[in-house]
Amino acid sequence: MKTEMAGIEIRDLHLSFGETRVLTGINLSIKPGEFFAFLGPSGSGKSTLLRAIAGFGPQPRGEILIGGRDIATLPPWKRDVGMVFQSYALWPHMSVRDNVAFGLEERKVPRAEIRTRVDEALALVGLSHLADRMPNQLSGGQQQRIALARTVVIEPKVLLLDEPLSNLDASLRVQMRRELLALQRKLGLTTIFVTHDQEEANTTSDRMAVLDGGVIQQIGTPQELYDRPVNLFVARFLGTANILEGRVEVEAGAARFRTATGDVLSLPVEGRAGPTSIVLRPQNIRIEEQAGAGTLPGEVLHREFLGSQVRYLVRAAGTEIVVDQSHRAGEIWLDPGARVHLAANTRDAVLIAQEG
Ligand SMILES: Nc1ncnc2c1ncn2[C@@H]1O[C@H](COP(=O)(O)OP(=O)(O)OP(=O)(O)O)[C@@H](O)[C@H]1O
Repeated sequence: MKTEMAGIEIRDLHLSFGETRVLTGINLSIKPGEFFAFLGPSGSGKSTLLRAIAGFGPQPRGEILIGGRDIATLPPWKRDVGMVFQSYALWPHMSVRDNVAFGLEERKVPRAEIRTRVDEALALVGLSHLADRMPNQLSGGQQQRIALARTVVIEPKVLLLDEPLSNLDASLRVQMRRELLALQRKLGLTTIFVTHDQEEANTTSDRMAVLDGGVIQQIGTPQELYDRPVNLFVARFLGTANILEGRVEVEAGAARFRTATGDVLSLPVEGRAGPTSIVLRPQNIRIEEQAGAGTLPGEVLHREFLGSQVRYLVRAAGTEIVVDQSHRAGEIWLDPGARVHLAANTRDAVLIAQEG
């Protein structure tokens, strides 16, 4: 199967449904061959943005370039994009083979070539042996693979996936996302994957854009977004974040963070003085039995054994803090009610200046 790698550029895109503004000032550059995710909560606009690239929905303002060509005003079938929907949308009255062949027949591809390309696409998703089945004789995972085969067979320049795994059960979802990534790598097809599931985005994508309220909050690799969120929304959306409110104080070149309750954490780098939030991941906090310099006094509220880790909920600095300790065999756990001291690894903390 041929694939042509094409990048995607979106410039200053705005979109409204009537009076309702849904996407604002979207700027995005996706590299040829990249696996890119749109991640965000329900209603954040990720499907609308994907559909705008495919040519569905209201006409947006702004530019959409695929392989350098502005396609924003072209009808969907002239955009060289293939889209897979959450619902698969297979034709129920057609065999697997006919479903996969449909797009090629519509494009008036010669019969012999259709046969070869359908065989190739079915082999690619490992379902050659089911070519003569009807869709209702297939499992959910198999239907999803057929939906993929049907899309890649038309040799699009860009593959658009709208929550393609959300109808599958949890273990199949994990298996299918690996298959999806392997297929994408094999074809080298520029791919956008819409999901509200951060684990799905983290495990598949090279980079992602986090959306909220129709605005891109941050773009980066999963690790960049987790380690260096630019705002509290991204910090909370990716993984568990403990957020303490307070102020950065700088004195004689040394910076420290004073929480709203008056507790003090020393900071390794010079922060900008002023009202600030500090983001601490659960693994960046240690539980100590003794008070030390810059520890926060607290009380264990709750404990969960997660296998490789023990997760504690500790009341400290006027809030509830999640702390993950790696578990070693035979270790003695702390019970709810235990008095403890929290030592924060502020080297890995993120400071987010409060606006206003
Ligand atoms: N046809 C429509 N008419 C009016 N408003 C719409 C229409 N379709 C979507 N919206 C609104 O646009 C916003 C973004 O919707 P969109 O479906 O893109 O969000 P999403 O992030 O993909 O969410 P989900 O994960 O729930 O699909 C929502 O507020 C939604 O109510």
